[in-house]
Amino acid sequence: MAPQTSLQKDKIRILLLEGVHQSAVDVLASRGYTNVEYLKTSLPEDELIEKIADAHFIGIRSRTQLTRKVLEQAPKLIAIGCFCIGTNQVDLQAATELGIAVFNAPYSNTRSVAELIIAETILTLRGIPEKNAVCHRGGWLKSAKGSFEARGKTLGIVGYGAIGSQLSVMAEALGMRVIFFDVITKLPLGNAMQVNSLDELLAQADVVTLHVPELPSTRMMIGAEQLERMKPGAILLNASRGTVVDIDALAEVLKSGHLAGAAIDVFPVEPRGNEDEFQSPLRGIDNALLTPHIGGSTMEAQENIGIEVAEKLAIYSDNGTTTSSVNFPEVALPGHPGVHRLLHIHKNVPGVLGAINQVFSDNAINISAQFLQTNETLGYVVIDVDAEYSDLALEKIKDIPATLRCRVLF
Ligand SMILES: NC(=O)C1=CN([C@@H]2O[C@H](COP(=O)(O)OP(=O)(O)OC[C@H]3O[C@@H](n4cnc5c(N)ncnc54)[C@H](O)[C@@H]3O)[C@@H](O)[C@H]2O)C=CC1
Ligand SMILES: O=C(O)C(=O)COP(=O)(O)O
Repeated sequence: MAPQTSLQKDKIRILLLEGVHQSAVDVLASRGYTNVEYLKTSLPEDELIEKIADAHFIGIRSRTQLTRKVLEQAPKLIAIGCFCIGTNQVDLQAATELGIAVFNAPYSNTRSVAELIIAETILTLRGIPEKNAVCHRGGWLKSAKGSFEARGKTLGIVGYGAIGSQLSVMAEALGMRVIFFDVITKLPLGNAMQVNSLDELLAQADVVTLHVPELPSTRMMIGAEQLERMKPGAILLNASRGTVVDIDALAEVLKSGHLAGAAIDVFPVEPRGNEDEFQSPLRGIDNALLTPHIGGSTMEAQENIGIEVAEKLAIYSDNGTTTSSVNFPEVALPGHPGVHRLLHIHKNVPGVLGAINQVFSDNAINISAQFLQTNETLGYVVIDVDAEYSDLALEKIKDIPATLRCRVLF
């Protein structure tokens, strides 16, 4: 039988949005979490606020916006699972200040994105998007003009992280020369070379591909000016975030012929689900290969992500472990057979641990184990105590100033 927690598992409400893989539901069920509401799309803010009000856990992908306003109306929310890499759709500062842990799957879909970019590099260098569109209209564009091999061309990777660096190795296997720009000095893989500025990369690359997270510093990183700096006839690929590229300026340089092509997977505004219309200034431009944010959407990646993130949520719920959390101090906890476990999340200000320990000393409560970890904003204390004292201890430590959230696990 699944271990019992302070809250009966069937009372723990889990809201899964955006059609996360069935593997997530299966993992949760195997750990006793069956109170799951499963929706295929993201929700508009008002419906999200209504549904999140009594959720203990929420699982989302890249589309659901968990803003401060939404999170402030989720009094029971213990943790957020981003069943993807990006966490820009969550107001992480608000989640942290509210004591809500955030988890993601930082590596599961990186290979899928890298493979798509390799395919798009070859297809766009050959002018396939346009030739395909013309064939569909009954035309026949048999010509070698503007059609090139990938071999010997320069691939410029912006953001040399988990995706960018994998892509680098794959592109070299195709015979490409690889340069990259990153804000951090990175060990180049193979023969790749780091350049010192984005402008340097734009001036050299035949194909520019973006793999940065959405940050204030990456918003509109590729605007009209940067597009102009790209080589005439170059190609732009974006499978990072829609806000990184000025999409209207991109439409202009594709129409003017300054760029030979583009492959775009992410957009400033994306439909909430497959029933909604996709609107974009790139629609109807034949040399733009458009995909509906599917860089990470392969069966392999989605199944693995479902398992990985669901396990992180279940483990946090069952025993308090926060390993690889995006915003919480990381604590890997042992089991707690025979004792009750108190989880105390507080603002990281001086004196909280002292105040907690005072409660135990004043009330003569024996501590069997204690774990503490902090980050800049949060402190996370885990205390194992004899079962008979956990109610009293919980009551007392809840009242300590700077407390954000507190719960007990049986
Ligand atoms: N289209 C899709 O379905 C998918 C999109 N993504 C997007 O791809 C992004 C990148 O993913 P990973 O490679 O796993 O992330 P990562 O965090 O491993 O790598 C990001 C790299 O970008 C660098 N960087 C940050 N700011 C920069 C700047 N201003 N200029 C240059 N470099 C900068 C970082 O130093 C880091 O090396 C994710 O954040 C996500 O938004 C991820 C998976 C699927
Ligand atoms: O992993 C990411 O960051 C992605 O962009 C994938 O998003 P998705 O789960 O396909 O909505």
